[in-house]
Parts: sequence; C-alpha cells; structure tokens
Amino acid sequence: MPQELRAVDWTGNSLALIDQTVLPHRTETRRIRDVDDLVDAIRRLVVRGAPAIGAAGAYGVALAMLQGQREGWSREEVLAAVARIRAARPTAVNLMVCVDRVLTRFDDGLDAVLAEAAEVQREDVAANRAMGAFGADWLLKRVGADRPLRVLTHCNTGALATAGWGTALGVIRELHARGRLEVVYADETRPLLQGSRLTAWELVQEGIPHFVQADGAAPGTILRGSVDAAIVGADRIAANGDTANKVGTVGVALACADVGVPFLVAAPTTTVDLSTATGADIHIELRGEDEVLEWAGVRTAPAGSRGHNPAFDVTPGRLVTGLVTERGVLEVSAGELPGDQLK
Ligand SMILES: CSC[C@H]1O[C@H](OP(=O)(O)O)[C@H](O)[C@@H]1O
Repeated sequence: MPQELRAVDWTGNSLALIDQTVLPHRTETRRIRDVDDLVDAIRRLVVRGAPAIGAAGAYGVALAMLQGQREGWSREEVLAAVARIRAARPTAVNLMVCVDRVLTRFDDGLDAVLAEAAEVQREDVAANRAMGAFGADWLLKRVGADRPLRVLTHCNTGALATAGWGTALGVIRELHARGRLEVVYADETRPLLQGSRLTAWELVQEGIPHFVQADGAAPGTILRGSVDAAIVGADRIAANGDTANKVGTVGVALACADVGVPFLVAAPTTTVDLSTATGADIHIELRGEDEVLEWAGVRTAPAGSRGHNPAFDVTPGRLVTGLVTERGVLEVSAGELPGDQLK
C-alpha cells in the first residue's frame, strides 16, 4: 500500500528511487549508483518532497564514498561530490540538514554513514506517524468531532514526498483511519501536477474519497464553505513561522484567513530553519520556463511567450493557524517560533 511504499531505499550499494515523473501511469524504480545521476534525479523530481530528498541526500553521502572507491577519488573529491548533492535544489532545507548530519560520521567510515542515513529515514517515518496523530487530534478538537471532516491539500505530501506515511497527507491518512474524513480536495498543483498525479494516486490506492481540483478553484472552494480545514506541507520554515511551500499555497492560506478556516502546516522539525529569520530570506527555486509553457512535451503557450516558474511561494507566519510537527501542534502567530520546542 502507498503509505508503506518507500520513495527512497538503499539496496546495499545503490539508491532505489521510485520515478515520480512517470506516476501515476507507470510505476518504475530507478537504480542510482553515481552522484551525477542522483543530482539529476533530485533536479528532475524523480525523487521529490523535502523529507524524501533529505533521505536521498543522506544516502547520497554513502553513494559518493562508494563511487570514490570505484574511481579512486581523493577525500576532497568525495566531499566535493557530496556538496553537489547538497546543492541540487535550494529551497527544501531538509536536503542540507540531512547531508550535514550524515557528514558528521564521514570519518568513521561507510558503515557509520549508512547507519546514520538509515536513522534519518527511520526518524522521518516515526515523525510522520506522530504528526498524523497530533494533527488529527487538533483538527477534531478545533473543528468538532460531530461529523467527518472535509480537508483541502496542495501538492503531494504523502509517502512519495517523505520516508513514509507522509506529513500533511499523513494527517489526512490518520483522519481516514479513524473514520473521521469525509472528503479531500486535492489541488492539481501546476505545473508538474504533484496533486493530480501523485496525491490522487496515493488516495485512490487507499480508497480515500477525494476530488482533484484546479489550483485556481481552491480559494473559491474555501470561501464557499466546502472545507473545514486546509493542511499542507513545507520545504522550509523560517524562524518567524513564514513557510515556503509549493507555489499556490499562499492563495490557499489567504482564502482560509478570509473565512476563518484553519490553515495547518505539517512538517518535521528538520524542515524548520531557525537560522533563516524570515520568508524574505528563503531562496525560492526558479525552475525552467518550459514547465509552464508546455505539458508532456507539447507546447501550450504561443511562441514568443516567456515562462515565470517559481517552484515555491512563502506563506506569512501570520496566516498559519498551526504548525504540526512530531513534537505537537504549535499555534503560530506573527513573531518568533519557540525554538526550544523545535530543535
Ligand atoms: C512533505 S514535503 C513536500 C513538499 O515538497 C513539494 O515540493 P516538490 O514537489 O517541488 O519537491 C511541495 O512543496 C510539498 O509541500
């Protein structure tokens, strides 16, 4: 079942990545043995989602060590290769945090690096399960437990985006498991359709009732009173609660604020970056123009049009009702996050 699938897995001498660029129509696994192939896989979103690319980066340290053994690299060349993995995408802080954590074991050897990477993966699944319970408890208490809930989500935050279970989709899974979920509105999430291709795939596999909707439908769905809450993931959370997440998220948050619908962000503490003061300091990845000018290789915009393609936007902390982490739910108001509860 999808919640148990592993978007990232270590095979003993290579990384096995579910190729998320071909889902839902094909389920294919890519075997990655070289650093350049891992960097490419992260950049093309073969593997994607902040915690999942964090796990891939963690095992990437071992991958660089093994390739270095095969190709006779110096220590400096191995570390330079790891730096390329660490820099493969700029916004999701999990990639840097997880690579840096595993690098602390570098001089203890390959087995120690692999053990640390496996711990990163185990901890992420445990964090997601805890978030699911905390988030479901909070929603049922806040919105009321007299009927099942209608929840909106954006992008994909499920098992595919993590080491397992999911963050925001993990909360949705928990509500479903408790019989407290009526329906999910899943934003298709242009331009790469993580919602209609990946979230929908995970929901269909588990029989979770849902609608796929255009991103542009989300504010109207919220303002018309069709959802009880919105819950999304995150790629980097600044010290004041400003949250970088898939582009289109801030529109959901603004609509929720306008009508008083709770807007929750679900993310492990590895996504919180207390060294980044505000959302203005978060590097937002600008991706290729063609992703918005064509689909499946077919040009949709006229020749002569340019594409503006920020992969993320920043939701101000003042719009975040609550931050769900493995430590519990923080009611976020404008101002500093309680760092002592997040690290
Ligand atoms: C569980 S974090 C998922 C997070 O990552 C996604 O971005 P991308 O698909 O570009 O890796 C999106 O922002 C999700 O909320």
